Amino acid sequence: MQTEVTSNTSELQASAAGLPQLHEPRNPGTDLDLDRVMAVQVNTSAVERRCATLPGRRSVKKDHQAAWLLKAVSMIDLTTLSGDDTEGRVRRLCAKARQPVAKDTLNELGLPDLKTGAVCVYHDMIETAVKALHGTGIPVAAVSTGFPAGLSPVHLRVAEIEESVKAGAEEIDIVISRRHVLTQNWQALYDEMKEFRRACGDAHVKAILATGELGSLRNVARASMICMMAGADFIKTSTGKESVNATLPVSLVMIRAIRDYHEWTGYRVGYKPAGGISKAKDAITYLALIKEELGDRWLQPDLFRFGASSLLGDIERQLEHHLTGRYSAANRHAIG
Ligand SMILES: O=C[C@H](O)COP(=O)(O)O
Repeated sequence: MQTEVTSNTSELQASAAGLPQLHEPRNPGTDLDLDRVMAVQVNTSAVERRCATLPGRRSVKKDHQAAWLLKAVSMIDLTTLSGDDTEGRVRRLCAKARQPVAKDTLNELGLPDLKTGAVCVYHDMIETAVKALHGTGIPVAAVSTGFPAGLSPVHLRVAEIEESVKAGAEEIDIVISRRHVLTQNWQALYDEMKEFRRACGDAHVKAILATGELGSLRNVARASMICMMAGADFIKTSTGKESVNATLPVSLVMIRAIRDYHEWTGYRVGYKPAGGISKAKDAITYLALIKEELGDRWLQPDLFRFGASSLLGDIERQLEHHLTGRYSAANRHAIG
């Protein structure tokens, strides 16, 4: 059965425009509670069943769909993470982050203003991005710690975070050492994450789990819990460079870990699915999952982001289609 996701369109439009600005108290982390970590179990077939029904069960149509898509835009970490990134490409990406949807489209949809959640780049591009976003309030997120493998010497990974913060990054996406999870060395994972959080200072830290390389959903759940105990502000699925990146089952497991952590400590940790999310309809499925599992409070840029390099282009096409009944060519919506 198809169920309409009921949401107040004008409320969603207001929040897509960045209003209200909500700021959560930062998760300070907890001591390492290994009993709690080891108690985490995942029923893989139940997770898969729940996720298989999700895309077909929810349908968001017409104005509601447009409002959800605008909201999704406000929560995109607009990303370029390529070996051939240039200052020019990053400046174009930043221009897109400031004006992600054409002005006339926005006007017709009744939104005065819209911007993306952040721009996400490699360390080398931070300065360029910071300059290009000056005065917009859009934060620069940097992938640090030897992204994407995270296998450079620990002191260099820590130094990279410190350099990224110094260069103006307000958000740092770190990658965890997958081997700590695969060898069940939870103490080492906790210590590493805690050190990364310390090095970030006031910059918010997103812990990339690289879930496609963690071997099992139970490992994903346990690693999520450890990173939150060590003070992660966000947990993020993937670098975008693994062979399997964000999926719905992994997302369900991670957001249930976030829910458990919130019930236990009272702190809300954010969620960022990343890698391979390029279709507007998939974005809506993710938002529906968040709404059902965590509630509306998480549907704000301070608690939810999409890590995506090409999702915005498809959302723009869908919004144009909503207004004109016609699909434009994908090349009209180039990002970088
Ligand atoms: O963190 C963001 C990801 O690297 C973006 O992945 P994507 O290029 O598949 O959208």
